[in-house]
Amino acid sequence: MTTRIDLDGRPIKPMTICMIGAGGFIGSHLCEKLMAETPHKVLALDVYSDKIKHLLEPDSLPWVGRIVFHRLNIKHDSRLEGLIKMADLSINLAAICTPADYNTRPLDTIYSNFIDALPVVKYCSDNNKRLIHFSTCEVYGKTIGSFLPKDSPLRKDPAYYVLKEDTSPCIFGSIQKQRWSYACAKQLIERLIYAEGAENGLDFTIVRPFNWIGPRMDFIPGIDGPIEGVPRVLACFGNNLLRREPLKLVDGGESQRTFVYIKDAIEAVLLMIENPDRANGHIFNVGNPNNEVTVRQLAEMMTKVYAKVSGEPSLESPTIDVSSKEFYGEGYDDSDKRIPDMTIINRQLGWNPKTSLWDLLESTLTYQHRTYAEAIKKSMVKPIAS
Ligand SMILES: NC(=O)c1ccc[n+]([C@@H]2O[C@H](COP(=O)([O-])OP(=O)(O)OC[C@H]3O[C@@H](n4cnc5c(N)ncnc54)[C@H](O)[C@@H]3O)[C@@H](O)[C@H]2O)c1
Ligand SMILES: O=C(O)[C@H]1O[C@H](OP(=O)(O)OP(=O)(O)OC[C@H]2O[C@@H](n3ccc(=O)[nH]c3=O)[C@H](O)[C@@H]2O)[C@H](O)[C@@H](O)[C@@H]1O
Repeated sequence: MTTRIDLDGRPIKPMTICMIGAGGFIGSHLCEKLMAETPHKVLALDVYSDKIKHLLEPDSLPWVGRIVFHRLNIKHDSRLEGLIKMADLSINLAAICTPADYNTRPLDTIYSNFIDALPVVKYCSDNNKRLIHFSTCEVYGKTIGSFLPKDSPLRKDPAYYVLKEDTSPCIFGSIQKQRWSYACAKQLIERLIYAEGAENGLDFTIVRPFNWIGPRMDFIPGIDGPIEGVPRVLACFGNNLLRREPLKLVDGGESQRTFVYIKDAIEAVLLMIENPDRANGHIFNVGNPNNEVTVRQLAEMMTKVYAKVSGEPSLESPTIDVSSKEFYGEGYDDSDKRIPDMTIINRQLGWNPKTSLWDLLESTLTYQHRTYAEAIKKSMVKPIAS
C-alpha cells in the first residue's frame, strides 16, 4: 500500500484506532473504509458484530490481523481503559440514537449519551490520547426562525435557520418534551469534552452528523430487529415499501431534513483521523445542505425510487398522515429544519459531499430490496390453518 499523504503533504504514520460502537451503522462503514484504503489498525468495540462480520472473517481477508473485535459493553467493562491506552486515537460512536427511544426510554437515553461517555473522555484525557466524539446535529434543536410568525419574511433569511458550530444556539423544547433528552445529553457531553480540552489539554474533535443515511442503517422490524421496533425514518419507510404499506407521515411530514450519503460522510471522518493538526479542537457539521427535503418529499422520492428498483408499481395512496402522539407517544417534539453551515469543514478539511439524494436513495433501496425482499415475502405468507 503506497504511503498516504495528509492535507499538508506530510506522510501519514499507520495508527491504532480504538473504535467504540464499531458494530453500528456508521462504525461498520468506517471500518470498511479503514481496512480497504489505509494501513491503520482497528480495535472494534461493541456489544454486537453482525454489521462488521464480513470484515472479521475469513482469515484470507487482505487486512487480517488489522481489525480485532472486542465484545464489550462500555457501561461496565474493566477492559475499556486498557484498550484506549493501546490506541493512538479513540472514536466514540456508542449511543442510543433512535428518536422513538428518546421520549419512551429517557433515562436509558440520557445514561447512554452522557453518563456512559464520561469514562471514555476521562481515559483519553488521563492517558493523553486523542478523542473523536460523535455528537449530533440535533444539539441545535429548533431554528430561531421556527419561533417567528408563520408568514414572517425573516423565515427565509439564512441568519434565522443556518446552523453554525461556533455561533448557533441550542434551542430545545420544555422538559415535558422528553424527545430532547438525547440532544441535551449530547450537548452536555460536548461541553464536558470542550472543558477537558480547555482545562486539561485533551485533543478532541466533535462530529455533528446531519442525517447520514445508507445501507445497514438500523434494522427492518420483524426481520433483523424487533417487529415492534421503530427505527429512524430511512428504515421505517424502507420497511413500509418492502411490505407494500403506506408510508406514515408524522404530523404531516412537514419537518425538513438534509440527508448525506454515508460514503461521502465517511470521507470527512477519514480526513479528521488523518489530519489531527487540522481537526483537533474543532466541532464539525458533516451534512449536505443541497439535499434538503420535507419528510413528505422524502417519502414521495423513496416511493418513486423503490418502484424503479423493485419493478413493482407503487400504491395508489403511498402515504398516510399520523399524529406524533400516535406514532411516538407522549413527549415527542421535532427539529423543524437542519441546514449545516459548511464554512469550518471546508476551511479545515476541504471536504464537500458529492452524492445527490436521488442517487443515494437508489443505492440504498437497491441494498434494502436485495437484502430483505425475500425474507419479507416469506414472513408475509399467511400460515396455512392447521
Ligand atoms: N446516523 C446518523 O445519521 C447520526 C446522526 C447524528 C448522530 N449520530 C451519532 O453517531 C453515532 C453512531 O450512530 P449510528 O447511526 O452508527 O448508530 P448505531 O445505533 O447504528 O450504532 C451505535 C453502536 O453503538 C453500540 N453501543 C451502544 N451502546 C453501547 C455500549 N454501552 N457499549 C458498547 N457498544 C454500545 C451499539 O451496539 C451500536 O452498534 C451515535 O453516537 C449517534 O448519536 C448518528
Ligand atoms: O440522524 C441524525 O442526524 C440525527 O437525527 C435523528 O433524528 P431525526 O432526524 O428526527 O430521526 P428520524 O427518526 O430519521 O426522523 C426524521 C423525521 O421523519 C419523521 N418520520 C420518521 C419515521 C416515520 O415513519 N415517519 C416520519 O414522518 C420524524 O417525525 C422526523 O420528523 C436521530 O436523533 C439521530 O440519528 C441523529 O441524532
